[in-house]
Amino acid sequence: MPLPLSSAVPLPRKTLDSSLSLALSLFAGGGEMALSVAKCPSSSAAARLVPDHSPLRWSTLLRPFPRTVLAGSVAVPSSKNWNLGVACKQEVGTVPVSSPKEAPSKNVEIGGLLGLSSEEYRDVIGPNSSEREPTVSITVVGASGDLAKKKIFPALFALYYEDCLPKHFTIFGYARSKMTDAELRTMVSKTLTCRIDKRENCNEKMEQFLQRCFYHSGQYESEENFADLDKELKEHEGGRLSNRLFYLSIPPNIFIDVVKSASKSASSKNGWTRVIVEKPFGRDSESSAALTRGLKQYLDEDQIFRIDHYLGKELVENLSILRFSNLVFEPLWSRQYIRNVQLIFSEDFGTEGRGGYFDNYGIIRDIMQNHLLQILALFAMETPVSLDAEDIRSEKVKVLRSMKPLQLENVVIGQYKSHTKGGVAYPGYTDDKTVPKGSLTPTFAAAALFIDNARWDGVPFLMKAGKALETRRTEIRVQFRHVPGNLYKRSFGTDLDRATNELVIRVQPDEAIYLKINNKIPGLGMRLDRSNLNLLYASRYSKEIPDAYERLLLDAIEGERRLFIRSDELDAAWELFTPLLKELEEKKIAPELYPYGSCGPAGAHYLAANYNVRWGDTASDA
Ligand SMILES: NC(=O)C1=CN([C@@H]2O[C@H](COP(=O)(O)OP(=O)(O)OC[C@H]3O[C@@H](n4cnc5c(N)ncnc54)[C@H](OP(=O)(O)O)[C@@H]3O)[C@@H](O)[C@H]2O)C=CC1
Ligand SMILES: O=C1O[C@H](COP(=O)(O)O)[C@@H](O)[C@H](O)[C@H]1O
Repeated sequence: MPLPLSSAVPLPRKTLDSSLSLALSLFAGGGEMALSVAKCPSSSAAARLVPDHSPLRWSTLLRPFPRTVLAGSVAVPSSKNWNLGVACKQEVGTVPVSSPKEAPSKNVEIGGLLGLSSEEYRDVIGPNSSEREPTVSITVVGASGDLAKKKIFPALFALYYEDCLPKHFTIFGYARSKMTDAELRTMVSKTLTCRIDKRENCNEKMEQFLQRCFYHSGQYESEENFADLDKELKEHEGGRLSNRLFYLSIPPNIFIDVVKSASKSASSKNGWTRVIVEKPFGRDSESSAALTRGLKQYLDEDQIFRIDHYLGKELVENLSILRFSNLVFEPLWSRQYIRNVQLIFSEDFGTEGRGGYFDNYGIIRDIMQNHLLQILALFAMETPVSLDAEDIRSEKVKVLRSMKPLQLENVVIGQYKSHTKGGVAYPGYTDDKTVPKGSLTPTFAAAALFIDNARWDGVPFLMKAGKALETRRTEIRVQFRHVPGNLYKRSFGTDLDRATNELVIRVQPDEAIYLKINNKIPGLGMRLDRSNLNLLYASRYSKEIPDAYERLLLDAIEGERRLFIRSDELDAAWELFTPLLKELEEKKIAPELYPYGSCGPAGAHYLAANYNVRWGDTASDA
């Protein structure tokens, strides 16, 4: 009988191994179990869980979610849905066991580790468990590309550096380009940084990491080439239990080819196989549904990890914590107190180098339909039943399905034009040789969206996203209503907007959460001032914030799906934007031109003004 969570018993380190067997046998009936003892001195995973962790502290993690850490203790979950969880620095082998919710993967042999009987669980964790220590092989498909170099390899290195990768892991780059292992290592080494500076042995760690990186050249549609990769993976896995993660860092038109070849020729025969799919997931409802159908020919939904890296950003992750763990916010989180919500993304550079890709998508598909809409869904969802991935994703889907259709009159589009500033000439969007002359693709868009439910009825959710703007920033701004019968309104003159509270969640750069409040200026008079209650991360926390890709890669390795997009979420997101995108294209709506480095088209201000709103980021005290 499962004991309640509160029955966690502190245990000395030496007893942990036997406790693992005990805990596992208690759970033989269910729950995806991945068990390990963690010592992840500075890992992002542990840091998320154990605020006061120390290098010498041993922790046993419990999840599926939350990643509860009971340092130096073994806790027995109160529900079969709880897992004994994965951790950084696997001192004891991780034993993944299938969950009743997670159907055996198509490519996993029956009788493989996924789907074992309870007797078999015990066999796995028996005295010779170290022989069954699993391996994780991570194949970066498209390893020669921009994203792989810029984000994926550096994130993998950071995880390695932080002792968050399992003991037995191998990284393979796969692409058509011809490269030796040494050449891959040289390429990768150029983009690795010791993110966590002021630490020693970074170069040593880098060298160790690079020795675990290999390269296999092959065609994307070739089952034979993937079979060769499979052989190489097996050599590295050395007969251990094999878990395989494929990261599709390639253009979307070859996703299905790769999934087909990889699933047929290189999927794990006795462990899990998971595939991280990069955006774009189609360009409208039809193409997205076709992509999903294509992927599902070869994979189960729970093997597909659709990445939206904004969900891996620290402050986006913190959104739910801010709201659901602070009594002061949740009661205010509705139309009753909130006047409007703004979701703002701006970049101070253009599409240079990615014009070919971008022109086929535009800013609405590139940023709004995914990153900003995901943030909106997280912001507006009802309290989920639990922190389990499915409970959270189900709440997000409800928000997306409750959204009113997007009207053309509630949308403004723009495109940047060349501009000379300080003697420097900045190119216009269509100056890029990879962009067709006369392209109408928007590089800027602003939209007013509405959620047709009891909580948010009538509250405008204003989105704004643009490239080649004045600043680089992403933020969520919550503007509250006026104080009824405000006693102090005279102190603010006619500009009552100055008297309203605003909560700003600055996702990047300079991560911060601040609340604009009214305050008396100290002194004998009665003068009011607007001031910020400011949680600036750099001042409050000494720890570096991990890159979103680190968090998401770690989650995919751990099988945590909470921050990945489920297919019904994706369908709902496309359902909202597809009619608008079609209308813009069919009517050939011309974008309003704005100078490179400006604050975007004036139309965005008129749009906000239609709802009696001012964009918070343009205020003098932004
Ligand atoms: N770069 C970024 O900042 C971001 C990228 N993404 C997405 O991530 C994925 C990868 O992006 P990125 O690295 O920029 O892409 P790249 O264009 O750099 O492509 C990655 C690799 O795929 C292969 N490739 C490129 N074009 C083709 C083609 N037409 N047919 C077959 N293979 C091709 C190339 O490898 P080889 O020739 O060696 O086989 C290339 O190195 C894409 O889906 C992109 O949309 C998402 C967010 C941000
Ligand atoms: O997905 C994308 O995101 C980047 C911005 O990501 P960030 O983490 O640097 O803010 C954007 O530049 C790119 O166009 C888009 O495809």
